[in-house]
Amino acid sequence: MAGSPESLSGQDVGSFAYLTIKDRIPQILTKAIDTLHRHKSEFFEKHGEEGTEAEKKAISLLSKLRNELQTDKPITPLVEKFVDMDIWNRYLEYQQSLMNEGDGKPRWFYSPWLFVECYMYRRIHEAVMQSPPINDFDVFQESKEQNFFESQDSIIALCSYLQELKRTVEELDEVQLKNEFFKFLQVALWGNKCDLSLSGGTSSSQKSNLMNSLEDLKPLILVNHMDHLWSLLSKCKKTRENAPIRVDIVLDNSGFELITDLVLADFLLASNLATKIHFYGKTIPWFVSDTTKHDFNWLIEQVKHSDDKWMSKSGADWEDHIKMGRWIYHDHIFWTLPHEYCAMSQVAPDLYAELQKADLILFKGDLNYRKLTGDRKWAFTIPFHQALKGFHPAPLCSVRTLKAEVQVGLQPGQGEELAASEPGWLTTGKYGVLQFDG
Ligand SMILES: O=P(O)(O)OC[C@H]1O[C@](O)(CO)[C@@H](O)[C@@H]1O
Ligand SMILES: [Mn+2]
Repeated sequence: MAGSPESLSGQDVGSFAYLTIKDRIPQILTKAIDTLHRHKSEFFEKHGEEGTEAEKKAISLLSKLRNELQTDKPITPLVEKFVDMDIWNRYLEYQQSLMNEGDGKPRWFYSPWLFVECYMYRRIHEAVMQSPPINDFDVFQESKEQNFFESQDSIIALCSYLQELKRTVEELDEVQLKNEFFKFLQVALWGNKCDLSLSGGTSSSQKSNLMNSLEDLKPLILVNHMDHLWSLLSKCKKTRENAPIRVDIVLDNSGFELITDLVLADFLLASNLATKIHFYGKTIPWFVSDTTKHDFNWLIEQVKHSDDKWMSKSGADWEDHIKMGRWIYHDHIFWTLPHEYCAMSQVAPDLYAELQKADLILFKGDLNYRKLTGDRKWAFTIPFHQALKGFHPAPLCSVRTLKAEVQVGLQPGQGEELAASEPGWLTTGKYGVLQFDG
């Protein structure tokens, strides 16, 4: 689009995009193949010989995919009928129309990184779909569950904090309430460190009590707009009387990060800073650890059945929020398309209209940030509003730790200073932003 900088891409040898396509993505594919292999006997027990054949088929399709990627073959259209197949194939044609080099076909190391990385996860899904009767198998489920179990102590600490606070929340004055709001926001931010695609699918759980680390982590928040969020929601609370206040959360990773989001969502209701929370998850397994509807329900069920009394109380409360319609979970295929969010009003007008009903939208995680900003080579000082290119369904805030080479809205010199002292500042997940566009 005119006026926008180039997309990040694997063309830039040595860039994070290049290294992801070269190393991380093949590693993730290899792990998915291993996972299928390890479940061989389970498939046989469930489906007999047909299960074994399906496992072999899925593995061969994934091996073929890995080979296409590693030899930088042209990106081919999807073949298995699914709700989004036509949209994907049209997008492929659009990418092809942008090509003016080589054989004119989009390729792994040439096309925009955002596109090829999304395509890879969509092809994993296609490989599984093409292998009935194991076509509903989530190759990442095990790692998501492992992340949850390995973070047990931190989850107990958060749930205990939440439950203690809920008992006295009515007695808090404005300043105290604001401080608690800030704590839960920061917990949800640092929860985003725990994604499994950056680590190539190996465990990345939370071992310590995050609440105790917030002060030490604060200097690592490069853009901190928590005050804007407080002003917005506390004003709604004061002026709305009995009308609903709606916060939408576009979820990212399951496991520990999802716990931090649910704890924040529960606090928002308990403090009357919101009366309804809408969650958005992924329709298909995505970027290893992203939350699907199954993950969302599974996690709440696990929390509810915990032996820890505060954890199980939290799980029961969360189930009640869902039953009573205070928490609403939405699925939409748009979240697993490769489009930048500025295209949402055209590609998914129904979703855009839904988001417009929110008083505030929180976008969790790095991939959402890449899609908000189009995953482009913006200068660090370009205003966030400009990088959104007209995407503004409602006031929104990105809650993200930095894991890709795109960052906007910094102070002059801030990016350069960080780059000089810490070369990996954009990609290690050490730094974070709570970046608002009102
Ligand atoms: O779960 P998050 O925060 O969206 O992070 C996923 C990030 O990890 C990566 O897959 C690392 O390769 C990035 O492409 C992506 O932005
Ligand atoms: Mn993710």
